[in-house]
Amino acid sequence: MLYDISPPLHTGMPVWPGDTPFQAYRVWRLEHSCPVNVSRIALSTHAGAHADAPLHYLAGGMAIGDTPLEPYLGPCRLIHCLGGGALGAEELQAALARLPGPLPERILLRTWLRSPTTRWDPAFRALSAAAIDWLGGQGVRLIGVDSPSLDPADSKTLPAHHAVARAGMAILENLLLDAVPEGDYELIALPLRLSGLDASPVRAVLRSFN
Ligand SMILES: Nc1ccccc1C(=O)C[C@H](N)C(=O)O
Ligand SMILES: [Zn+2]
Ligand SMILES: [Zn+2]
Repeated sequence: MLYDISPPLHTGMPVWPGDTPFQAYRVWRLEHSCPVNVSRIALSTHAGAHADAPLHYLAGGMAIGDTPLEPYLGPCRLIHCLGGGALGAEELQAALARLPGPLPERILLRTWLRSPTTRWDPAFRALSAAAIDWLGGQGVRLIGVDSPSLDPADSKTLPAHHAVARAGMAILENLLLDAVPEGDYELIALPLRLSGLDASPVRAVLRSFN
């Protein structure tokens, strides 16, 4: 069974305040003199489900088109962390301990009971740098969240992103996890090979093993 964990991309979808709104234009329209429909899209590199590259938050960091793909493919664990406020290391450890077996290299965190699909909501759960440091120490290579950022919307220092950089982890954000039970899955969420860019939209899915 496959879970699609990518929110739909469409005109009017909520975006980070001040960032590019998603827009689509029909460049060619199928009609008697034209055999095809072709569109042009304008969107932020952080639109919908996306992968952050180190270049997003580190001067001289690696671009998304150059990052290794292994973190984005393979066994992962999804856990629900539906409380409020910043998500710290202790809460994360307790939540992960609910599932048996060794920790996979990819961890997905559901923080919304219902992801906001019609409006921008700045009240999302950020992760503490200590929580990221602990995951890095466990050998985790990818952290994925259903919020728009690992850090608070008004953060200027991005401590969780920088903890990710120290641990050499990959980041997925804006996943749609409303309908997925806690458990172990195979993650498939490849970024586009965008040269020199800071992030890329992904089509993210979870495949259940049973
Ligand atoms: N679009 C933006 C414009 C300005 C500042 C941040 C963003 C972000 O998208 C944040 C991002 N999702 C992040 O946490 O990496
Ligand atoms: Zn991002
Ligand atoms: Zn980010």
